[in-house]
Amino acid sequence: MVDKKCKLTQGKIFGGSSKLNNMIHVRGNISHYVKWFHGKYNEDYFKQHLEYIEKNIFHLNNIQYQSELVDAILDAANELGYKEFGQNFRANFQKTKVTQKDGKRWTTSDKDINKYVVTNALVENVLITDSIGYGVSVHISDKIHKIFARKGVILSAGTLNTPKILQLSGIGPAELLKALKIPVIQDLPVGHNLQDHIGSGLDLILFNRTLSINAANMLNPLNLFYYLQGKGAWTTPGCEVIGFYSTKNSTNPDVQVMILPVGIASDRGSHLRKSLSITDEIWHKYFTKSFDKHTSSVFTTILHPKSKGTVYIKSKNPIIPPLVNTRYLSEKEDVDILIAGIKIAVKLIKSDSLRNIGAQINTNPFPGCSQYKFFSDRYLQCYIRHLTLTSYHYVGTCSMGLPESKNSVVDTSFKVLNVKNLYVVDGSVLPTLPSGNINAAIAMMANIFFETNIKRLPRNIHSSFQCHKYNKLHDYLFKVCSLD
Ligand SMILES: Cc1cc2nc3c(=O)[nH]c(=O)nc-3n(C[C@H](O)[C@H](O)[C@H](O)COP(=O)(O)OP(=O)(O)OC[C@H]3O[C@@H](n4cnc5c(N)ncnc54)[C@H](O)[C@@H]3O)c2cc1C
Repeated sequence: MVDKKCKLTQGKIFGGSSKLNNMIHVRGNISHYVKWFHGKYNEDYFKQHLEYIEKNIFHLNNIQYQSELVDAILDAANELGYKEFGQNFRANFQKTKVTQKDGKRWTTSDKDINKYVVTNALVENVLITDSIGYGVSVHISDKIHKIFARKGVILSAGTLNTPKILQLSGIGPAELLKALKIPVIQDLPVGHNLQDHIGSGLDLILFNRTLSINAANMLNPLNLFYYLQGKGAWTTPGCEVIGFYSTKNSTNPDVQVMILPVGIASDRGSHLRKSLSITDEIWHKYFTKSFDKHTSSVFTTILHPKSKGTVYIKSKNPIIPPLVNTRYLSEKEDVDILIAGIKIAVKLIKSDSLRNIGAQINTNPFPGCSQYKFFSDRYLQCYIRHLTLTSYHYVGTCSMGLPESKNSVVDTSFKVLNVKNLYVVDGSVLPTLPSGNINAAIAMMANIFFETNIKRLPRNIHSSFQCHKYNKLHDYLFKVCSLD
């Protein structure tokens, strides 16, 4: 990666990261959710919430447009003994289910509800007195405003930014806050326990011909016509099949693969290379070697990594982003699982079903690893340490847990420990990663929070909401305060 840094993308938009994600919907292993709440709710409770969001908040659909890779991969999985799944989470493969309505992205913020939204606003910190949260300080158009809460403050700035806001408010590791001369309100492990689904295996499949989903096809303006009808290549989520398997012959998968029909080399470096921050050296010595082929990826991710990172503010200035130290692959066990995971992915690529559609394994040696026997453990370890990327599934920095645990930031009601009227509801409260793409789990958590904390509030709570007065031009340009 350029400067040895991963780009940790987030949606800076109303609707957050689900407005730019790949729309892949996975329920994951429900038993993990029971553990997050320490048995407060049973599996049926979570299934009901998942069913509710699937029917009423997301619009779940099968992918509308697929390449030849889909059936071949499903057949290959069958060859290897994996079946398609039913309701229960176990090792298996299936076509990707997506959060789309009529072939177009559909997410939580698209639901028609009354919204009071201030955009172009940066929340700087929570207003707290006597350990009671009573509002937020917000930067809007070069002015700082205080917005007061009638009942409580709910932070939902995501796994990388909620810890930043809490730390700027005096809630975080005392040592960090003292070093920055921020008065400590609560000494809590805010910003610890960062976890992410990371993976490898980009451009591992090569074809001598192009597939029906390819970079050139994406540029065809005729796609607009199909897209308006909810069809065609523009409806693709970028991932056509997902699969789960165990590298340890267990019934609990520890690896997820995402089958991406368009490889990184396919757009000749115009977009994907930059968005993944691939260095010039790796680009020229590895990816450009496949320019005469069509490339696809079996992106192999580890479901429950042991490596944990941190998110710490570097300064008292709220405009400065926090320092994220992901510590990816710092635990050897994670590397071992990825090695075993990629070996199974290679078996898929070498299956008869894939061979029949002309797939071959990419045998270009990875720069810096060519001294090792190709696809030996040493080679794969080297490859993984050079080419492992985020799948943007960050969680854990304000972990939910029991108040007595030293790892908890919020309790099982989403309330920040020892602070009244302050709640966190976003990916940061997930104490561990779900077994699969995480958006469904986060939406489910938000729905549980709504059921348990918001629904009971009196209906007229918003009636006295006041927009700050801004000049008309600014209102028009920035939609500072929009009321339905
Ligand atoms: C590129 C990408 C692809 C992904 N693909 C998938 C997928 O296919 N399937 C899946 O299940 N998951 C996917 N994910 C993950 C999933 O979409 C996110 O984990 C999830 O949307 C995070 O929700 P959140 O509420 O925790 O945070 P976010 O959705 O990131 O929301 C945080 C919001 O807070 C705002 N904010 C942050 N700081 C401040 C501040 N100081 N003041 C005011 N506002 C602030 C942000 O602008 C944003 O709107 C993907 C993520 C990315 C980035």
